[in-house]
Amino acid sequence: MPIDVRLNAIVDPERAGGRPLVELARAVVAGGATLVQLRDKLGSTRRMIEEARALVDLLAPLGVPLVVNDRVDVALAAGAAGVHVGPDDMAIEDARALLGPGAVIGHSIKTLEQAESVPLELLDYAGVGGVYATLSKDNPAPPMGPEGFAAIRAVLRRRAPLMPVVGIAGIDAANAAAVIVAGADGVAVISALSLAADPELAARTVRSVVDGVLAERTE
Ligand SMILES: Cc1ncc(COP(=O)(O)OP(=O)(O)O)c(N)n1
Ligand SMILES: Cc1nc(C(=O)O)sc1CCOP(=O)(O)O
Ligand SMILES: [Mg+2]
Repeated sequence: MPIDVRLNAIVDPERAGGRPLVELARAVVAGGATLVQLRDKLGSTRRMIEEARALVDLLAPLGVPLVVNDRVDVALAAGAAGVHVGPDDMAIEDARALLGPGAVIGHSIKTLEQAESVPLELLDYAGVGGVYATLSKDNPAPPMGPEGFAAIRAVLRRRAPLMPVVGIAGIDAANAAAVIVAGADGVAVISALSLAADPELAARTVRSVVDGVLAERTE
């Protein structure tokens, strides 16, 4: 069964407003997050494993998968469901060989060329972006907008009709609908959830926007 990507909450200590990641994850899952990603670009390996273990302890009983950004070793050490790797990270083939067939592997796709060439048969989902401007990533690519997202989505749908695809970058309750209309199966979000005054309410609001558009989808 395809992984549920309707609301992919990414928790990142640099974009958590000082909140403990476990508390943040608890809140966004209560609000409807279906997949959580741990993204920690600055922490030591040991800190990242501790964060991942604490998140697995929270999320596994709730049936919500945790994927670890970039770090296959951390995912393995912590017993996470899998990883999210981008074009500069470990190759998808290597990650699959290390993690095995049951792991969740997500990959970032930023261009039409990548959409045509990535080994989609080894993936569980793709994150396509940046859709809008973001403050959560260093040196982000220029925003592609919903139109650019739709063009990449079409290639992915032709090559892997059942593989779920999320949009990422600058997505919030006000613009999430346009991303789903453009063909996304869900959205990946950092700041609109983690930096919200009430992350649970923010997650519930984004999730209800996503669900509302998906309910209208006919194919
Ligand atoms: C769901 C999702 N999509 C895309 C990304 C970006 O991954 P990457 O390009 O490797 O950039 P970093 O997150 O590692 O800075 C993602 N993390 N999640
Ligand atoms: C991790 C990441 N990857 C991106 C990409 O464009 O590939 S944008 C991004 C950060 C998204 O955070 P926010 O929801 O706060 O904009
Ligand atoms: Mg990466």
